[in-house]
Amino acid sequence: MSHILAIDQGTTSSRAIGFDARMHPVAQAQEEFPQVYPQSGWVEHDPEDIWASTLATARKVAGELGPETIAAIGITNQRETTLIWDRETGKPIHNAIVWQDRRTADTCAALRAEGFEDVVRARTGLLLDPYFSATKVKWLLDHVEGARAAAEAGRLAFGTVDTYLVWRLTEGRVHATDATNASRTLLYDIHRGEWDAEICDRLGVPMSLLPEVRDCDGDFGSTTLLGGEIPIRGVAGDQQAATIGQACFAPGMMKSTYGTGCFALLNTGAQAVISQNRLLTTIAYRIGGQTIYALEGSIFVAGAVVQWLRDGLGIIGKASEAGGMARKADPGQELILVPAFTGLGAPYWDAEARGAVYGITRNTGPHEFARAALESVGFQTRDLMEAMWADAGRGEGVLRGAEMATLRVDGGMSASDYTMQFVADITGAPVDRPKVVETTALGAAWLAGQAVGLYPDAGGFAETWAVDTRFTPQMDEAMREARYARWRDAVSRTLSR
Ligand SMILES: Nc1ncnc2c1ncn2[C@@H]1O[C@H](COP(=O)(O)OP(=O)(O)O)[C@@H](O)[C@H]1O
Ligand SMILES: O=P(O)(O)OC[C@H](O)CO
Repeated sequence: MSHILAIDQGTTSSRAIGFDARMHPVAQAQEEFPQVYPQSGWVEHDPEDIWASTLATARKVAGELGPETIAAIGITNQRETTLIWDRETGKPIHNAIVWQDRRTADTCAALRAEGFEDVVRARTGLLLDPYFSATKVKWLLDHVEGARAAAEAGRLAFGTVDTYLVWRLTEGRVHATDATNASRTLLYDIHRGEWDAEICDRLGVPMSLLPEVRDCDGDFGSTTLLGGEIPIRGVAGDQQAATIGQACFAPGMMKSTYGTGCFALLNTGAQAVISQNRLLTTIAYRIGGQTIYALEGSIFVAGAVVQWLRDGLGIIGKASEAGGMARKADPGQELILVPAFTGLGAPYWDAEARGAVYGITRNTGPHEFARAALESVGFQTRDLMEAMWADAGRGEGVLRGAEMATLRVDGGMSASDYTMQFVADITGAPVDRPKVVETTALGAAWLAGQAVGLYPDAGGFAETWAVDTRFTPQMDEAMREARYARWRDAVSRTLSR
């Protein structure tokens, strides 16, 4: 029993990674699956694609490790994405509605107009945005024929992707989620640690749909589908798993994951800090019954801006060429790109804004566009950090004296030295890229591994975290503030309201 299997079910692919007894990755498999775009602004996944790609990659890695050597499974997942299925047949009533999907924007606006956002904010720590699960659940119940009646009769089950995978892996025996995934539904009171009856009622969501909420290192049953019988002992949403994998266990520690989007989480300890700057308050993890909270800044476009350089503009052949292009940009030009391709997330939350470029001259070319694209990720990170520092400072002393100056980074785009140096320059904070960049899978593996006694406790795990590259701020203060002011001006001209 010397391995842990981590399942990482992401937005564009499913992955399985096997970790050995020293928490080193030793086997891995990955499968992409199709994105379904039924209408502009709508994004769905076929639940069977999610399941088939997860099972195939998990089986491949289990086969390589030998299923009898796997002590436990940890699951981490794209968050907020919503599924509803029939408890009897196990059949989903519709495709999964993905976190990026904007179809419930009007429902959110209507609830906001009724003044419901204050209730939501106080109890769930979130905002009324289509990003979260609740209005997606409502949409499914309102639009799938017979769904509401079946839900009221107790025949349906709701779950985020973790819950669906646990259900499938345990062949319908366990309907449960963990506290981090629950905290992204907009139906869960993060302070009392229970589903909120009033919010469910207001959105017309029968509580019989909801899974039981367990600790991140709780008992999620076991599976016999990979060979032998393997317990599932770790579950956490992917951004929370990365926070754990980065060993951000102390208040004031912060990580930022640069994938398709960018998600920064700041550990605020046992205190839930309600943001005055439109950040989200969320559960970082709940281990052994103790809840630790985080402030989160979610940006929808980070690595996606590099995909746009490649697929939209065609000025690079692959993502890794973007940094080289940016280095060739004319230092005398200042092009600013606000990548509001699907609106703007934190701290602006403007679903209607669309992208804009400022400062084009006759001499502007591909190099300047590449630099502006990469820099937009740094500017957005600074927006989040400004908001976090302002909020955390009000944290009644929990964060006072905490080390808040370093940013731990991971995700595919953290491979870009150019971008990470700019993040350090424009935020003025050192940026640490660790040796193990598979932090999401590592976080899930650690949860499961420590639950079964194979891995050390949080303190022991934190000691194994090691920096690979540190990016130190090099831009002088006056330049940093002047450039950031120009970004803020560009954003203010891009907002829809
Ligand atoms: N060297 C690089 N420079 C800039 N961007 C990169 C680089 N390598 C990968 N990326 C970007 O990182 C993203 C992929 O990161 P990943 O963590 O796999 O994302 P996700 O989990 O959201 O699918 C892509 O958007 C890609 O454009
Ligand atoms: O699957 P990812 O890595 O794009 O992460 C998605 C986030 O969990 C959405 O909140």
